[in-house]
Amino acid sequence: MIPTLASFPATRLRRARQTPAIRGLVRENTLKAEDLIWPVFVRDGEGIEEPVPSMPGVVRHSVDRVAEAARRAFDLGVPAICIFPYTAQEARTEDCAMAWSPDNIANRAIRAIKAAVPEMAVMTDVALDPYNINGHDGFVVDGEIVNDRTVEALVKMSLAQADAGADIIGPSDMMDGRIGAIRTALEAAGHQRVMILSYAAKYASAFYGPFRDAVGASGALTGDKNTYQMDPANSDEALRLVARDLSEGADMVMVKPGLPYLDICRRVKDQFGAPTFAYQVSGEYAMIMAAAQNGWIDGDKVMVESLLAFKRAGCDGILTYFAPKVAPLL
Ligand SMILES: NCc1[nH]cc(CCC(=O)O)c1CC(=O)O
Repeated sequence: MIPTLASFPATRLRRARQTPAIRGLVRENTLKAEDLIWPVFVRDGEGIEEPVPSMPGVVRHSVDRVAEAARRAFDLGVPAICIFPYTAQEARTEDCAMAWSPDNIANRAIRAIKAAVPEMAVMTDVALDPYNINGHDGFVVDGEIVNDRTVEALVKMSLAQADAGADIIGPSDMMDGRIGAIRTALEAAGHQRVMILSYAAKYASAFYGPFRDAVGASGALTGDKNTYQMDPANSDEALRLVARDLSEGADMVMVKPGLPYLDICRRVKDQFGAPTFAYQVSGEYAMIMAAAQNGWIDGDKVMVESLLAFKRAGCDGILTYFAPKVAPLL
């Protein structure tokens, strides 16, 4: 777009900023509660809301409590929730068999939320890290994260989630070929309606630290995830990953983390025009909350501004731990 501007004083750009009414008329982007997906942590037990120390305001809910929290969030206008299970180190295994058990915490939470709030869209996370003894998203064989065997497990995991009633499957593992394999299996199993929101451009990021505390993976993780998650230095590669995942049957794509990667959001939206999401991850949330708690920034204002930035960058929606906190302000 080539801006056409008369010269000063015929053009005074401040005219468009003079009052709230005028600013509202010319506003280009808006943040709405309907743009939000709320990530939640689920653990075993009953009646439990256990704070996550590195994420002030975030708790691990037992299944009964997550269903109640989902109801409250939906009533505030939040249309979707994404489930992450917490697993203690003792419950993790090398074969990760719990990942595709119909009765694992995540699948129980899906059923409980669908029963309590049928209108709410339920999203899942597909990766082996909550169940893996070494904290990796794939099977580790001789120190290597193996791709194809992991994809077979991810397919089983996705089918169990779809059977439990998930609306949106979210593969976050970054293995090659998983979107096509999951899509084929969903079709064959009669789950034509189930959507895939691919974590297509997921970077190997230090911003995931508090999340790994929240799901119990921090102590478990051996080494790093650099052989499957993206190098933060890359941008063209994100476009190739998004193209690949869309061509394999993803309905929607995600960029993750969020704020430090808004350039990627914009490129992805411009290039493909597909439904594009960003994940404002745990470290981003923790930084805003920590500064707000110290009185160094206005937490509510920074929350809203940070989320609006995703809309401006071209995102259709945002996964954010702020969802139930920000929804009443919109
Ligand atoms: N498959 C794991 C997964 N799914 C979502 C996040 C991070 C979310 C956050 O930091 O808020 C991670 C962590 C990781 O890749 O190590």
